[in-house]
Amino acid sequence: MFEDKKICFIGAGSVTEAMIAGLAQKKLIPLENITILNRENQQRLFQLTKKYGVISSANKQQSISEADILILAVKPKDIAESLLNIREATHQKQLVLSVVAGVTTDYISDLLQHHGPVIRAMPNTSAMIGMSATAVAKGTYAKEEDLKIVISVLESIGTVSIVDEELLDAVTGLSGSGPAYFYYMIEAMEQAAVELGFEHHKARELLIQTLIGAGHMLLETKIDPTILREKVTSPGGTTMAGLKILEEYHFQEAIKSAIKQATKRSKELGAIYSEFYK
Ligand SMILES: NC(=O)C1=CN([C@@H]2O[C@H](COP(=O)(O)OP(=O)(O)OC[C@H]3O[C@@H](n4cnc5c(N)ncnc54)[C@H](O)[C@@H]3O)[C@@H](O)[C@H]2O)C=CC1
Ligand SMILES: O=C(O)[C@@H]1CCC=N1
Repeated sequence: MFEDKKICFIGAGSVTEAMIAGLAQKKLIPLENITILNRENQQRLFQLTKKYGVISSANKQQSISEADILILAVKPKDIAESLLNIREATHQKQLVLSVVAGVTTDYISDLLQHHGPVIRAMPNTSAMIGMSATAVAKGTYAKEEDLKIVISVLESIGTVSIVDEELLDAVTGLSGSGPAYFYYMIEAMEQAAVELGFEHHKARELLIQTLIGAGHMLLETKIDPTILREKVTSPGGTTMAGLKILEEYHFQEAIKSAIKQATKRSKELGAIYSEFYK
């Protein structure tokens, strides 16, 4: 389905690298069919072309107009400028996939000034190893076949869920930013382990497997996390003692507030940066 498709990434940062690494791993599309563009950081382009065998071209406009799929991967603050820079080279036969937090498909269509298919996706950096949790939503002018193409591309970097576009801000706060919450908790668990006398790498080994094991328990048993937690919590035992402290520190309230705040920030970013060119 993709051997003849050309993909052009607008933005060559973290999420672009994660997606390219996932696409390279799954060999879904010849890497020479992938072009990467950014604003001016030639060193970054050289690094990615050398590492993954993708292409960076001096003729940006040609790379953009020849692409079948354009992937917008700039920061929200840069979306207006990047769309205005590429507008002349785009055409409505192209499929535009945006991973830009908070920026709506209607805004993208407005700035590109055409009614070509625009689809939004919110992957996460686990795309780097083909384990992203990605959600997608199609815009007004995207058809089912456009969505199918995008889903096939994104399935090369992990799982894909279809959501309504208004839920994508919550997806960003939940699974887009989600890996960082787990990394943050692992950092604290490692610090506790070292303070308890562990060598750092030993603690890491145990914690990685604990995290993977918990994830697979949820995936494979389909049992609710509450039940799984209760199965760990022996009455009057160690887990109960630990959970009591987490309750005292309002751990669950903190997590819920973090996800809601990240969701709110996604909405804010969309609103702030979509106003510039209204
Ligand atoms: N980092 C992550 O885990 C995820 C990020 N995202 C979204 O992906 C987008 C990019 O995020 P990151 O990769 O983390 O940012 P980043 O800062 O690492 O990369 C952004 C890239 O865009 C380039 N850029 C800026 N203005 C440009 C322009 N006018 N034309 C072409 N390129 C331009 C920059 O040079 C840079 O290479 C953001 O909107 C973010 O919300 C989505 C999911 C996960
Ligand atoms: O932090 C951010 O804004 C981006 C979007 C989701 C993950 N990283």
